[in-house]
Amino acid sequence: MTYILEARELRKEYPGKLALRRLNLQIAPGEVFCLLGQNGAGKSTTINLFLGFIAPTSGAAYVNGLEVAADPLKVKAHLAYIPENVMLYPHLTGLENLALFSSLAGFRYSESELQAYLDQAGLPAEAVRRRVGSYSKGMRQKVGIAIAVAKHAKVLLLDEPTSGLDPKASNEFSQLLTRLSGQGTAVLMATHDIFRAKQVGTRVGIMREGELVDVRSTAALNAQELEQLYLTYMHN
Ligand SMILES: Nc1ncnc2c1ncn2[C@@H]1O[C@H](COP(=O)(O)OP(=O)(O)OP(=O)(O)O)[C@@H](O)[C@H]1O
Repeated sequence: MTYILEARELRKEYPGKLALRRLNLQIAPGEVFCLLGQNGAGKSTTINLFLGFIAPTSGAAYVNGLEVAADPLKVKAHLAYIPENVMLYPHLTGLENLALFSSLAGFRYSESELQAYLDQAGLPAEAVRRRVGSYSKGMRQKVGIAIAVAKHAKVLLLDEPTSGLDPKASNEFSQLLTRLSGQGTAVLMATHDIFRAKQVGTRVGIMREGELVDVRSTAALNAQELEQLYLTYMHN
């Protein structure tokens, strides 16, 4: 089995704070792995280690077999990152942002191709040529997805991507993820939304105090059982 994401004995310490104790994790292409856990459990730390935003204290993170800390540029080409607030250039339109980020990743597209990516990501046609500064949060998320698809990212790293989205936007976002995972994209997503985790996740991992304390297949649990499991860990 080839894994697209792998953590081996991954550990991150800050002065006086152990953020991630010892993570071992393998994620295959097409999997949607959701990380659940209270504030400070280590979810963002995990994602940031895969992104190479922070260096591990020990152990290693691998993307497509490449060690993140050793090969950061090659690794970046495989990844797309969507945080809670997607960072775009506010003075450029959605189309211009997509053109810019695609070209930085080495892809040049015609205007109609760019438009098609935005359309597939669900951005309303009226917004395509509007400056991003006037977009809603959900619209920025959609541009983020379009950028991920246009740069042919093998992996999406998502940090609370649906937090603050209305239920419709959140549902559309989930559908996009399901479609992308169906095409083989792997997703690692930190979320507080147990319902969405059950809906889009293939597996969920529960983190507590820097440790992955349980991993379950979502097929084996309904949303209520997942919530119960989560609460059990949080209260013990
Ligand atoms: N730069 C830093 N310096 C010191 N401690 C840090 C730093 N970054 C994170 N931490 C600590 O590491 C722990 C894990 O943080 P992390 O951001 O990974 O949690 P999280 O599970 O993503 O939480 P949330 O749900 O609030 O986003 C926390 O105790 C946090 O305070």
